[in-house]
Amino acid sequence: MTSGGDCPGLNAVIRGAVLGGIKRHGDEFVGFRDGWRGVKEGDFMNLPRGTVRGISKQGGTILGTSRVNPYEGPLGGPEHISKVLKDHKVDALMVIGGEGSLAGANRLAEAGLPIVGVPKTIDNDLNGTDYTFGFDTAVQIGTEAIDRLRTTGESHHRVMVAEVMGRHAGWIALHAGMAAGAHAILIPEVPASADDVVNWVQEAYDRGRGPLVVVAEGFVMGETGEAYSHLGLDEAGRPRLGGIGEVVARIIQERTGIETRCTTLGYIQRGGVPTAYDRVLATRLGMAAAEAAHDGAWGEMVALEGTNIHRVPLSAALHSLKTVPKSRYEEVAVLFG
Ligand SMILES: Nc1ncnc2c1ncn2[C@@H]1O[C@H](COP(=O)(O)OP(=O)(O)O)[C@@H](O)[C@H]1O
Ligand SMILES: O=P(O)(O)OC[C@H]1O[C@](O)(COP(=O)(O)O)[C@@H](O)[C@@H]1O
Ligand SMILES: [Mg+2]
Repeated sequence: MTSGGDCPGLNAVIRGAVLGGIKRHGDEFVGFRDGWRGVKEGDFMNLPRGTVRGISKQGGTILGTSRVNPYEGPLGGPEHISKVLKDHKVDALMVIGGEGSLAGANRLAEAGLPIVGVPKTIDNDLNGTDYTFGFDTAVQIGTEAIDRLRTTGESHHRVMVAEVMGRHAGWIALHAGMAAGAHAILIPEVPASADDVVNWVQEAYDRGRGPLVVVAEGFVMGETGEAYSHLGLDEAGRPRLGGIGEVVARIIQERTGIETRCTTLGYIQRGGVPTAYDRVLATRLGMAAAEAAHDGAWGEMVALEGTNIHRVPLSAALHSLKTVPKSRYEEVAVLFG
């Protein structure tokens, strides 16, 4: 099953697991639809070899995804889910998800269910693994988009603000911003004041540049406060983020008098074909997860360490998020302005 926000590479994981399991062990696979919803309701599709043909280059997930909670409602909880698995003769459940989905997976595994995990998030903020698939694609798309904003910004002598994803962690902003040569990068982990931003912008403008600011959606202006949200709640009850870029752009224009435009990249970052790097990483994780199931490594997830795939307890990904260390921010901040 795939669960949580989609990201490029999910299909490559599915293909890696199915092909690896069939070729090495003659396994049979089914895919639960729409994350925990399909597991709770016993809604699945058969996954013979032909169903995964050519899908590693496809974005999204052929299984669908959701942010449904495995513990909520009359169909939630280990007893019912265990019954669904037994009724359909499922020997192992592979959960491909982020910190939320894997938290559910961990609780179910602790209750005795045969579950292995595959870490997934576009934000690259999961601990226990060096990188998550989908992140490289998001950075690639972000960089290309920001490069394009750059040429129009320079032509009009405008400030361009690019808002990218990143609820708790600024990895996409940091990497895409660095790659595109941003004059300021604003991330959730490091507070920056309006004065800081205005100074960086003015400095670049005074050198004759079209200043470029990259901001992660979870950035908080000033020392305290909540991430900016005006879109209500998502299906899991979290504030939907997005819009801080416009706020930053307005402040820059008001304070500097320089015409400022904002572009929010949004779901463009999450859709479409995965990069070759993400396809390879995802395929390897899928194959390794099938092996983990054969070894009965319940409650563990496959992970990238250096260039190797190995296994760690699911709990390694759950105690805290992998946020951008201050040193990584300070390293690039030297180039701001
Ligand atoms: N501790 C938990 N136990 C059970 N389910 C959880 C837990 N935390 C989150 N979830 C469920 O997992 C879903 C997916 O998590 P979310 O953070 O939305 O995506 P991701 O798996 O990508 O991190 C949440 O919407 C919620 O329903
Ligand atoms: O609008 P959606 O689909 O709920 O997703 C928005 C969120 O999903 C993310 O892309 C990734 O979140 P998860 O990895 O936890 O699913 C965040 O950057 C963003 O805040
Ligand atoms: Mg999450």
